[in-house]
Amino acid sequence: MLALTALTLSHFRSHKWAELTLDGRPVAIHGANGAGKTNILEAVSLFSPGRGLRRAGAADMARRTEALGWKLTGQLQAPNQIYEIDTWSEAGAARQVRIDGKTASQIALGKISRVVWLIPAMDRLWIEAAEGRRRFLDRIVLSFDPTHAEASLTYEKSMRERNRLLKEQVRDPAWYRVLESQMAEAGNRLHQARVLALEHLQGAQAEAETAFPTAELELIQSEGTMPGSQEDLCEALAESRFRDLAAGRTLVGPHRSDLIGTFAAKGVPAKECSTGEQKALLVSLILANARSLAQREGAPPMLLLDEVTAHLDAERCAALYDEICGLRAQAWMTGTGPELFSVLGDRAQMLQVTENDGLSQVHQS
Ligand SMILES: Nc1ncnc2c1ncn2[C@@H]1O[C@H](COP(=O)(O)OP(=O)(O)OP(=O)(O)O)[C@@H](O)[C@H]1O
Repeated sequence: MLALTALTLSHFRSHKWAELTLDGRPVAIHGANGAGKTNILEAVSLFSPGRGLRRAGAADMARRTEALGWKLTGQLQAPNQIYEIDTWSEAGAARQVRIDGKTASQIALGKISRVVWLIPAMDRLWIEAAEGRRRFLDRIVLSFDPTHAEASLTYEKSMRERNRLLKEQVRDPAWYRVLESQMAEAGNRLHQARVLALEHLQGAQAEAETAFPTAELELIQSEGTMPGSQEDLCEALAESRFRDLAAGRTLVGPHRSDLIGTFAAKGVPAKECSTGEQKALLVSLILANARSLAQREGAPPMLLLDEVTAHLDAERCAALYDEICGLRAQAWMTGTGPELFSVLGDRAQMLQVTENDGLSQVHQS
């Protein structure tokens, strides 16, 4: 099992102080619009590397009226161990992590705690820009391989530097060689990790009996090509220099990849499917991710499913709940009313969130 068994939010968004005791079952959170439900999911998302599910800056997460900083404390039940985790930000500074009382990196956090999410902003994921699909895939990759964050950071840092040279119209190849070889090394690792994650997802989808449609997945570059090795990428970068100088930015590399999804049974591209079908394809991938991790790591990731029932029909909602419970995944789900979760019965832990004068309160039942 991978689950938070205790969670405390202090001065985090609309929650001045909230203390939750959890028993490992899925968590169904209900409350009116603006009550503070997604804020709880965002807090849980920070028990993994990165900026959390809203991709917000640390300063924005502090309770507005006080703005002194925020702190989250969690007890994480992992397959073989229990961890005490603190993460916080003081006066807008970068967020810190402590595991069992010792300062830790976000990558170390990713090695013990895996979190994957689906939020309403992703409902149009198949239709909108490729960046969202890359981010979705990278979050899944991160759950399989926490060191992906490091490759991603190295790649972006070198690319920023290269883009600066391009903008300044620096033409001497000597300035580019080291940066391009760094980009090729990290970029190839990034690409290979994505390819591997897709294989895991496809495998987990093929093996499972599920009410969710299978998504056929393909990773392509914006121009339909993808260098197959570090050397290929290095060469492609060197070859692209002339064009990149004209564009003032790097035009080849994994930062331009795209994830193409197809509704396998119908042979229809995901972007041409109905809204509910598009959502079902995303849920299918999240479940495949959970199944695959459960097999290889002994536990599925924690799943954050914000307003997950939106666009799903009653049959698919029931099937989703059954799969989550079958996997023994700690899924954190939100909805405006308790009736959305009634078919779960006592298979889930119910929380109600209320809001009064900008202050959220959590009630456990
Ligand atoms: N830094 C902050 N300080 C105080 N309040 C904040 C902060 N950031 C966001 N909020 C407020 O938190 C409230 C709850 O937001 P949240 O997104 O959790 O609501 P929700 O319960 O998920 O609502 P909905 O059902 O509409 O999605 C919002 O009114 C928002 O303005």
